[in-house]
Amino acid sequence: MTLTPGVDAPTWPAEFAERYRAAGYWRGETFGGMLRERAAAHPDRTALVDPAPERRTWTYRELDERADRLAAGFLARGIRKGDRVVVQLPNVGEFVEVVFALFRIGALPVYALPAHRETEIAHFCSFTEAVAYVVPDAHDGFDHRALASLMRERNPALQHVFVVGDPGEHTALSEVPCEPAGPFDGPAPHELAFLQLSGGTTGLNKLIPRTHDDYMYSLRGSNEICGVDAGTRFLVVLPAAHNFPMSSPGWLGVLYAGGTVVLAPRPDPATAFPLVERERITMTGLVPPLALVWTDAAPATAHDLSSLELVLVGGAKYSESAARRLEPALGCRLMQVFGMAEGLVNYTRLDDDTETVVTTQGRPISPDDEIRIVDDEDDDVPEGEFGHLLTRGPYTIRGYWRAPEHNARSFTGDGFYRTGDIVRRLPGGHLVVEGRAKDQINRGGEKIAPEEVENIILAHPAVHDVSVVAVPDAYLGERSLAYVILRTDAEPLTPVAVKRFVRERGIAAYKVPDLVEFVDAFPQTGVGKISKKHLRSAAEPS
Ligand SMILES: O=C(O)c1cccc(O)c1O
Repeated sequence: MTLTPGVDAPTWPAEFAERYRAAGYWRGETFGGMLRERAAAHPDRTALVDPAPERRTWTYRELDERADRLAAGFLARGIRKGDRVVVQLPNVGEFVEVVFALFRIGALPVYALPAHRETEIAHFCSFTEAVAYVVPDAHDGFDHRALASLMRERNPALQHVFVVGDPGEHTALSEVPCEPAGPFDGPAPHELAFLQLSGGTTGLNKLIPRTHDDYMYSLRGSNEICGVDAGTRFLVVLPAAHNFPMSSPGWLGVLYAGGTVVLAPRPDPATAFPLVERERITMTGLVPPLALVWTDAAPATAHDLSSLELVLVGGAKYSESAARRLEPALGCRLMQVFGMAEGLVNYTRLDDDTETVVTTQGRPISPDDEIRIVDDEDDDVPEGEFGHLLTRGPYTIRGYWRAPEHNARSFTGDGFYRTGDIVRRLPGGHLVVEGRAKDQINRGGEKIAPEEVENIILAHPAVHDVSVVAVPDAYLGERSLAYVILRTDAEPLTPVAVKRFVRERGIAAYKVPDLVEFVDAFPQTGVGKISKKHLRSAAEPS
């Protein structure tokens, strides 16, 4: 199995790769090597804190040794460079240990979210031909071991299930580590480090192949912009597998800088505020709905939040009025971040004035992030006008993993990624996100592909047709609404029955439609396609 990005996915043409190396963006680092160097430079500094249920800490030396021993154990069990391993862990220290062990041998973590269920996990296991699946025993009332057993039955390639906690019929992760036999034959910096998940617009998630070189640059650039250094104490509030808390600047950025990462088991103020106080947290990242909850809860809290210096907010639309309230309520700086797991990340800057921070979504990390804003014909719009955002650069992928047809649609011939976002650019280079052209719902930062949910509802025998659309929501930004046309001969269904049907199919709970409405017909576009835009505007609150 090869790790070379050009084989399973398009990669940067040689002249771009040379340019990015010459400019010092790609420096030939790998994640395995990075942790090794940090452990040598400052072995006794605290790298990681997992505060629950009992506080556990890892120094850089301990994390490095743990990664070595786990890597040796994975190798002893036959996991090899290039193999894919689906990692579905909540915010626990083992998540960080496992991914560094995989980085070290060059096996590729496939980052599943804790909320994913049978539909998503089955896709990740079969599509990536994963050889192993790492799960908690149970989380949020769901037994992951039972799902893992089902995945093993269905996927002959899936040979190992490693469980954090009580393993049941599987292998306890704690049984895996062993003494390394020698140095690891790890990946090269230009090779793939992991597969990240796309938000998706068409059915199942596409997988995003990121290399050590390119992702490391996005960390370094993010650290510089956010002021991350060895003194940073970063609270991981969102699920650690999301690209935002992982890399913008995220727990990987903070480890790169030699700071301390603290994992919050839950994102609510009742959990997070005591952690901010006790762990003297200086920085965190939130999605807009959480930023609202924190902003509302902060003024009345008994906890001392004064260590907080910077809160990043991104992942979905953040209203200007909510943004204005954050700094006074939390007593720290706000930074907006508009990013995507495919690459491009924009930040407002620490020296931007308040107006810029609350009204824009920032500007790109890199001077070599190429931005085009185009009309429907791919022609550049006049400066300052709205259009489709296309981008190309030193940490933006040139194609999804094993998806040539999708790639032909999602990338231009000269390698620009079609983000699907509608933006305009201000004179200083900051972008304002105006909306979205792609068929996707952004439910408080969780991205939903309507087609995936539609396909599930269509499987109901009483359903003739369905269209799932976004509707505005004051708290989440958007919620999902399923318009359902029933068969004329079918017994009437209730909205609750539709939602239960979707849930029972085994899908992440955030994808279950928030609302279900029964209609006789959909609005049509000129070409006879369902007009999503029309359905969306029909659902605007009047
Ligand atoms: O995917 C995202 O929404 C996102 C948001 C902020 C920062 C990122 O890196 C992201 O990937």
